[in-house]
Amino acid sequence: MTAPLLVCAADVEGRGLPSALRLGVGKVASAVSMTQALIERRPAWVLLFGVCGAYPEGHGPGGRLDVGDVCLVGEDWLGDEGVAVDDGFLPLAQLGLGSVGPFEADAGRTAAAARVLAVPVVRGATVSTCSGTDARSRALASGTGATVETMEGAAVAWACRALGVPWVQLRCVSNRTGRRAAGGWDLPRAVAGVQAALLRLQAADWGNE
Ligand SMILES: O=C(O)c1cccc(C(=O)CC[C@H]2O[C@@H](n3cnc4c(=O)[nH]cnc43)[C@H](O)[C@@H]2O)c1
Repeated sequence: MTAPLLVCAADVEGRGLPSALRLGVGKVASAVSMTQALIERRPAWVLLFGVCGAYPEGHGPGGRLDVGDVCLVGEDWLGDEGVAVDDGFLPLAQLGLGSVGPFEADAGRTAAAARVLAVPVVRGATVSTCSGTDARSRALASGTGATVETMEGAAVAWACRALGVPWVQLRCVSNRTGRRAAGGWDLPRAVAGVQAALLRLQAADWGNE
């Protein structure tokens, strides 16, 4: 039996779960904390859980989740690393300056979790600036093909990949991206949703092979 190292970004996501490591919000905080934890604790695998934004229907190929929906992120991308230009955006990779993904989750554990929970496996985009306007949300969704947006997924994945540690990412939608007033924000519902999913996985003895 190998339990994962449970990690989340914001304190609110891990409320009531003292054993979950708080990495901090955003790419830099989460990558540094994750790397430090991987070196110090040597976990067999990592389970990142938390809330996320969902790109609305019509924004891109994967827009199909809404507030309260739970998902697994099967692959994550750095969505806003690059250069903003007059007619759009040049990703870092296109400039030959580094990888922006995909960062792939542990496929076996992800598929098994999706089966237990009966939820979809989706693509994630990780950003430094959340998509709080419709234009920004549309650009990110169509540029990445992602369904959900977070501020840590690909950063945590990068750290795990560098140290050869498998990872799984479980999220519950707290808001639709785009204009904030229309985002349907419900953080308490999303925190409750992701924690309930976590408990269901633990009860099903998922991932402990
Ligand atoms: O008050 C706000 O405007 C606000 C915007 C984004 C996130 C928050 C949080 O309190 C949660 C932080 C946590 O949630 C993830 N998250 C949630 N929604 C999004 C989103 O639309 N785009 C990117 N990340 C999102 C993120 O991973 C943060 O760690 C408050």
